[in-house]
Amino acid sequence: MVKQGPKAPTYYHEWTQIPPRMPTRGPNAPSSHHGRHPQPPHRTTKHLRAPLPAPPQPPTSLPTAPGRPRPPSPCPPRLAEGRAGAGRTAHIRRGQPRAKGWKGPGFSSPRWARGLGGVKGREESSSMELGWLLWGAAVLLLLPVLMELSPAVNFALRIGFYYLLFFVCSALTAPVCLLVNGGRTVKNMRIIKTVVKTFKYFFGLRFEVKGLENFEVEGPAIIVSNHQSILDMMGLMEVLPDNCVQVGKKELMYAGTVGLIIYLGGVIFINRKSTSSAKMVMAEVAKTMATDNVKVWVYPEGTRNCTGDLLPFKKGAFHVAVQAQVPVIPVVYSSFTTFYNPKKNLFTSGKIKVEVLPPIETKGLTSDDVSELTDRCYRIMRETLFRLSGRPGEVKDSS
Ligand SMILES: CCCCCCCCCCCCCC(=O)SCCNC(=O)CCNC(=O)[C@H](O)C(C)(C)COP(=O)(O)OP(=O)(O)OC[C@H]1O[C@@H](n2cnc3c(N)ncnc32)[C@H](O)[C@@H]1OP(=O)(O)O
Ligand SMILES: CCCCCCCC/C=C\CCCCCCCC(=O)OC[C@@H](O)COP(=O)(O)O
Repeated sequence: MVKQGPKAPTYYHEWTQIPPRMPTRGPNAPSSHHGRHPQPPHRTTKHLRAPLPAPPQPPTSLPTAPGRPRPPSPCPPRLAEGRAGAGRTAHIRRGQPRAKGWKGPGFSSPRWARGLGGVKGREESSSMELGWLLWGAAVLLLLPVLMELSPAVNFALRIGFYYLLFFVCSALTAPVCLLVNGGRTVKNMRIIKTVVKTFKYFFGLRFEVKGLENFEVEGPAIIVSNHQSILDMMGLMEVLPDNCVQVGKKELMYAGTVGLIIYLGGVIFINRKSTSSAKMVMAEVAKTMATDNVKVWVYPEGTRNCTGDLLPFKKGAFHVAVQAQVPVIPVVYSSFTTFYNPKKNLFTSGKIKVEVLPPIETKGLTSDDVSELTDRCYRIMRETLFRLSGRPGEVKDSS
């Protein structure tokens, strides 16, 4: 069993570069008096000084009374004519036959539509609706054919749908997180996990997980895993232990609703373009993770890599582990290359093997041991990656 600390951690703004509080007065003030609700980062107050828009002016003439002659229209004749009976149904209101040249999507009303209401305008709009319905149905029927014929269409639609799922689910989940937990806290990761764990069913992905018991270490830990693609978010949530936050690039904060939800989940944002700032954030993490009793998930490759091999590891995660004297738990996902390859427009269903490896202790290690610790972890994970991906012999050849 995981031994919990005195209390679950709540806020992580001190690990990020986000100002923890927003103004408590004025139009930008958060609705909560604690200022807990997330705000778009790096806001300036410039907009507060911007001149106010001019108030709406009262109309300069009275509306035309029925029956009275209309004042001359300021519009050119065509537009004025259009206004008098705007839209495609204008001929109906004017009691004129439909313009001959116009061919809308509904060419004629179906019998059932003609019987309804008995109003010509309604009849016309029903036939338009039917037209759009037919077009929609045709496109829907065509999509599977196109997906079958063109790998590029298949890939674009599936990955587009994946993004859409994230954006929509983030928008729906954010208010739930706010209502349930009140702001940025690692507890929100449970809610996020529950949502993201359902995504695999849309894409026909299966996870075969081993070694979950290795997460059951006492207190905090650093978890390191291989990072192949954005599909990893499903794999991450499949095994994510409680009280665990991830280290992510700060650009993700600006990814719309996804940025909002990962902010609420307590993700630690680092600026990869500034080594010193990233190191400062990581050092802060090392200090607070023990007191807050959180596990921290890091992708030590530092970027996505879908080649079926590992990139050399960055040392940040291992420095943190040594500084905090906490174990490193490696997690390895088998290669996606058999079912996912953006370069080849490949994205089909598939099985992903996941293995949580035994923790590597760091007690007594110093910064001098970081390189060796990094290499050790890299070797173990690479060997596991090849074994899980059905290429056990390759580790010796390419190391
Ligand atoms: C509903 C929808 C929900 C959606 C949910 C989605 C969940 C979202 C999940 C989000 C998932 C998002 C996933 C993502 O976004 S993955 C991308 C972001 N993550 C990372 O980049 C993490 C891995 N990177 C590192 O650890 C790097 O090392 C960092 C970033 C820290 C610096 O990298 P950089 O390339 O700038 O420098 P360097 O690594 O060459 O190091 C330079 C030197 O500094 C030394 N050094 C390094 N660190 C430390 C340290 N702490 N204390 C003391 N020293 C340290 C190091 O040993 C080296 O010295 P030497 O050894 O050469 O002498
Ligand atoms: C207001 C609209 C804003 C639109 C912004 C569009 C950006 C789309 C971003 C995210 C969409 C959902 C993805 C879920 C989270 C994915 C986390 C992830 O895998 O990030 C990649 C990162 O580990 C490494 O990045 P690089 O490989 O170095 O690159």
